[in-house]
Amino acid sequence: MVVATFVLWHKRFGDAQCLDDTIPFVSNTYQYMTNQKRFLERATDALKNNNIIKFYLGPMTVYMVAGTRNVQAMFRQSDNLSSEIMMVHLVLPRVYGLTKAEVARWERDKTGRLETPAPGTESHPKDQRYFFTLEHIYSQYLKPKRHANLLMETYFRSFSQKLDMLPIGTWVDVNMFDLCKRDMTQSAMTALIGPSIFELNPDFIDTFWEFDSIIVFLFTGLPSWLNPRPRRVQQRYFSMVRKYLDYAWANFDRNGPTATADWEPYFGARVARELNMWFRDTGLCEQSAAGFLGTLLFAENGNSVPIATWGMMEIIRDPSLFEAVREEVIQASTADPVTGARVIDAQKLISSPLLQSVYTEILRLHMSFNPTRQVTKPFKMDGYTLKKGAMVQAPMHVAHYDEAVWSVDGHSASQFWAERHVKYIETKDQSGKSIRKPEFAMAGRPSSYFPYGGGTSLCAGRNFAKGEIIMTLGLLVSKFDIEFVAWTQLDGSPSDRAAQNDGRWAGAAAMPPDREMKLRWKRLW
Ligand code: HEM
Repeated sequence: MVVATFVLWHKRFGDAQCLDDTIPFVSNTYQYMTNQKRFLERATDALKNNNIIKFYLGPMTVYMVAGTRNVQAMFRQSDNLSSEIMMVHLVLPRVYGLTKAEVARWERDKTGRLETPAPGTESHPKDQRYFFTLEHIYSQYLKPKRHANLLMETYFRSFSQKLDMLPIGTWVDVNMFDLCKRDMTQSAMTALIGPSIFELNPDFIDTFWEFDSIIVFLFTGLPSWLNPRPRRVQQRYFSMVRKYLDYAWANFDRNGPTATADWEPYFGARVARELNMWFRDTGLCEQSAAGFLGTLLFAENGNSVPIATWGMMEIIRDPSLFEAVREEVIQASTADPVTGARVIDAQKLISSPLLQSVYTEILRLHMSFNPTRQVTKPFKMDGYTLKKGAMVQAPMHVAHYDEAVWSVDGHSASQFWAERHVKYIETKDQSGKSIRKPEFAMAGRPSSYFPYGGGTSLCAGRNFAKGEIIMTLGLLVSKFDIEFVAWTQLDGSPSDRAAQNDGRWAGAAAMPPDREMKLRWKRLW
C-alpha cells in the first residue's frame, strides 16, 4: 500500500524513481562506465517494481524502460525521440573518429532518416541529408533479401572452402571460438568488402578482435590520458582499413562494368561500394571513411561471430540436439551418392524449426545491447514526463531474461532450451497416419525480444546475419563428427567450468563466451 501510494505520487507529480546512487551523480556513472554487467543487474532488480527508472550519467539524465508499451513507444517513429543526436555526440566522434568539422556537418542535418524530411527542415540541401542517404544505401543494398542472400552465398562459399582444406576422415583438434573468430570473420568480411584487406594486412583479423575488445571504452569516452590503449588500438585498426581503401581506389574502375556488379574483388558487395563512393562524393576524408568502414565491419562480425559460437557450443554439449540438428540439415539438403557431399538448400535450412529455435535462443540469451534514444520534446511515458535532453534506454537483457515472459514447462528464462520456440502441430502424412509436425513459434511476446534493436535504426544486416548464423551451424554439424574434449580459459589453461557470458560486453553487443571449447572433429565430406 505504501509502495503503491509512493509510485502513484511520483506519477502524479512527474518524475520516475531514481536508481540508488551511493555518491550522487558519481557512483552510478562510474559503475555504468566500468561494470555495465553489475549495473544492468541492479537496473533489472529496480525494473521489477517499476517500468521506468532514472539515473544520472554525469550531468545527463537517463531513463531505463521495460515493458511492452514502453519498449514499443521507444521504437515508434516520433518527433519526441531521436537516435541521430546520440550518433552525432557519441558515436561519430568517439567510435568512427570523425573530425570536428565533419561531425558538425552531420549535426546540421536535422532532416532525419526518412525520405520525407522532418517538418521544418525541408530547405536543407538534399546532398547534405547524411542520415537519410546512409539509411537509403542500407535499404537498397543491405536489407533486401536479394542482397542479403548474395552476401550469404559469398560468405558460405568462402567458409566452406576453408573447411574443405581439412583432410577427410582424420581427427583434428579445434578450438571452437577461435575457429569462428578466424574463419567466420574472414569469410564474412570477404563477402562484404572483398579479400584484399587480408593480403594487405596479414594480422588484420587479430587487430579487428582487439578493436572489438576496446570499442566499449571508446563509447564511454574515457579520456586517453586515463586509458590510452583504446585510442591506440582504434588508430592502428583504422589505418589498416585506410590502407585497404587506398588500394581499392587505386585499382577499382568507377566507370567500368563492375561499378554496379553485385560483387567485385576490390570493394566487395554492392553495399560497401555504394558507401565508399558516397563517402568520396560527399567529401568525407579518407581517415573518416576508414572509421565508417571499420565500424561497419564491427557491426557485421561483433555480434554474429560470438552468437554462432554460442550456437555451436550448445549443440556440441548436447549429443541428442546435435543429432536432431543434423537431421534437419539432411532434410534441407541433397547428398552426392558417391562422395556424400551435401548441397544445402539455404532457404529451406533457414526456415527449419529447430535451427530457428536455437538461433532465437542464443540471440535471446547472449545479445545485450541498450538501444538508446534522446528526448527531443518532453513527453509522457507510463505516466511519467520524460525531460527534454534526457536519454532513454531499453536494455534488451532485461526483456530477454524476463521470467514472466520466457519461462515455460520448468525451463527458466535464464536457461538455454533448444526447443523453447518449437510448437508441435497434429497433422496427417500422405498415408493418412497422424503425425506431430514441428513448427517454429516464438515462445514469448515479440516486444520482449529485440536483439536487432527496433524502429528506424533496426539492424540493417539482420537478414544476412540470420542466414550466416544458421548456415554456419548447419554446415558444421553436417560436415563433421565432433567430440567435446574440455572447457579451457581463453588462454588455453584448464577451466573448471563451462563458458558463461563475458560481462565486459554487457549493454554494448553480443556477450561472447568467457571460456573456450576444445574439441576434436573429423570431416565427413
Ligand atoms: C547476430 C547478429 C547481429 C545482431 C544481433 C545485430 C544487432 C544490431 C543492433 C542491436 C543494432 C542497433 C539498433 C538500434 O540502435 O536500435 C544494429 C545496427 C546495425 N547493424 Fe547489426 N546486428 C547483427 C549483425 C549485423 C550484420 C551481419 C550486419 C552487416 C553488415 C549488420 C549491420 C548493422 C548496421 C549497418 C547497423 C546500423 C543501422 C542504423 O543505424 O541504421 N549487423 N545491429
